[in-house]
Amino acid sequence: MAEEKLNPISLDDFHNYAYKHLPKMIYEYYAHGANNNETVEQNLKSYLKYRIRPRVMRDVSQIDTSVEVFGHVLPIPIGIAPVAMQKMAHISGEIGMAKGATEAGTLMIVSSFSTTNLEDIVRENPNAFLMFQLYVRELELTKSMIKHAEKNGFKGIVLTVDTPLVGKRVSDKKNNFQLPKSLKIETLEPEDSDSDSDSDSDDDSKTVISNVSMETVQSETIPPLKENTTDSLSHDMSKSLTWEVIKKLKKMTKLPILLKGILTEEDAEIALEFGADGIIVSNHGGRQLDTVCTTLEALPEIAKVVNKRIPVFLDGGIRRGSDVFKAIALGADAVFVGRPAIWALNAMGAEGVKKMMDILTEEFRLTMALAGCTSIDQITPKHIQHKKAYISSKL
Ligand SMILES: Cc1cc2nc3c(=O)[nH]c(=O)nc-3n(C[C@H](O)[C@H](O)[C@H](O)COP(=O)(O)O)c2cc1C
Ligand SMILES: CC(C)CC(=O)C(=O)O
Repeated sequence: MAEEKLNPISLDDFHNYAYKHLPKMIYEYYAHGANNNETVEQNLKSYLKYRIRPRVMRDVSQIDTSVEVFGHVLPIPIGIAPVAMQKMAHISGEIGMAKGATEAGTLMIVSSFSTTNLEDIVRENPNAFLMFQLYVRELELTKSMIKHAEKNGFKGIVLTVDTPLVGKRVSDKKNNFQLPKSLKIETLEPEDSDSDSDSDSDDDSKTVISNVSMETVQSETIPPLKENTTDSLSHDMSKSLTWEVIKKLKKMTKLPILLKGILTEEDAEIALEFGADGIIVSNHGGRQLDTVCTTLEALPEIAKVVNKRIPVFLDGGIRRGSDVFKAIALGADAVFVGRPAIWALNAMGAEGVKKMMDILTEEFRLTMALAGCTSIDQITPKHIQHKKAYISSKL
């Protein structure tokens, strides 16, 4: 019997579809986090700890949900977070994801564990607004990946700073997670590029990145495993990353460098000192250190210390338009979604990604209207309140 076409009303519908249709090993790789998934759950729950304080009688017949991100006007303050290995979710993989994002008019951050090469993503999506997520590896490979992204018209480098080691992914270990043999990480092979002849690099950066000389990296390197487990795929990522790396990356590229994985005001301050161009408040969707603060909890102190000097974004647990509203009220310039985009891609390919963005946008627009806001800059901390403020001590 032919299966009924999915008619999604909320983001949960895509998730339910993926839960039913993806093989367990793949579903749990995408859905689960580190240890016992406490942070995965708390990321979602933290939005429910805030109540909206709506303002009324404000003529909400025209609502403008647009926002400017690094000189690009996006119709919505919602982009797609980097998620590894998207061809496991849908045959169109990163090409389909970029198509859905582009049709929604928004930005996609491509993971450095992409199962599609950058040329193909861009050829199929010439108008896409793309950034490249970077895990630092040895110098030449890192440089080559950045040059490759630049050459393909990527508009920013998103340096992930929360993964010197991969978190303890219990389900992946139980399921013996492997990237299926038919798929390959397409972003990891250095081009036969001209990157080694760069004249803008100093002597130090020719041999050293993140405090580790290339020789050290090579001698430290565990021999590549045959299996495509997350541990083997990530074995050459730098474990010795420090803030100095930002200076080195800035010598390699003029693209804006965003730091993804900041959770404290102290680190936000250092990020500014080292010249970061943007911050993504993220706990990696609960996949790294379990029981860290949720991203919504971390946001206010970071937004306060940054004080609008650079854009502050957030990801983690965004599933409804009201979640987007709350993150913006607490200081985010825009937000990113990870898993919802994967579930949508799995259910309906590029069309699903566009549909998911449309649903989230419509929910967000409705929340703005019912809260009395007609543009993003009208959403302020006064529009939300922690629920504790409403609950009397007798309850
Ligand atoms: C399956 C999966 C793979 C991910 N891969 C990457 C990655 O390659 N690089 C990265 O910086 N973050 C990665 N992330 C983290 C996301 O970019 C993002 O921080 C997180 O998914 C946001 O939470 P959400 O899924 O609740 O929206 C991944 C997340 C998931 C769920
Ligand atoms: C291969 C992994 C390190 C990719 C990743 O960032 C993740 O699964 O969260």
